[in-house]
Amino acid sequence: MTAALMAETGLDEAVLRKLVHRFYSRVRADQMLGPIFATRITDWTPHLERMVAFWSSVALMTGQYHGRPVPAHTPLPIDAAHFDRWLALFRATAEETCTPAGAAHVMERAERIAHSLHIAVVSAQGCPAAPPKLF
Ligand code: HEM
Repeated sequence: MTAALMAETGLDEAVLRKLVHRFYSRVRADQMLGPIFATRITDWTPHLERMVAFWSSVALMTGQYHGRPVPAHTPLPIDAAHFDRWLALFRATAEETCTPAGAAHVMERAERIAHSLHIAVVSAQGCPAAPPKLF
């Protein structure tokens, strides 16, 4: 399965590593997204390794990632505009780093996951952990 996906998309570990590193350089320099990451990530080395494993699992089905993305995002101060910005930066990076088929492959997955994360964030924001005080 992984070999077939690599052949179809031109993606491999080296391309995904370049994609992740370039993408997070852009994110860190971005006025909207940079501060959200800066307050939560002090050591970027493990985060970048985790994200390479994530994209390897998502794009090439290698099973390298074992984390839980939803609880990492539900406490963040983010809305639709942040997801749009994230996707715009990811698309620009994918188009300059991957083949056209590879960029389309990772974008299709990024859009689907961003949509699910957005729904999870909105529903968490609408359901405060503590019930309202009635008296
Ligand atoms: C609004 C846009 C987004 C922001 C601001 C954001 C921010 C963050 C931050 C700050 C973390 C680190 C959390 C921590 O370790 O405490 C994180 C982790 C992560 N993000 Fe995002 N993210 C966004 C969208 C996305 C999208 C669209 C994806 C996937 C396509 C994604 C995938 C991940 C993954 C896999 C992790 C690691 C979770 C873990 O295993 O701990 N993020 N994100």
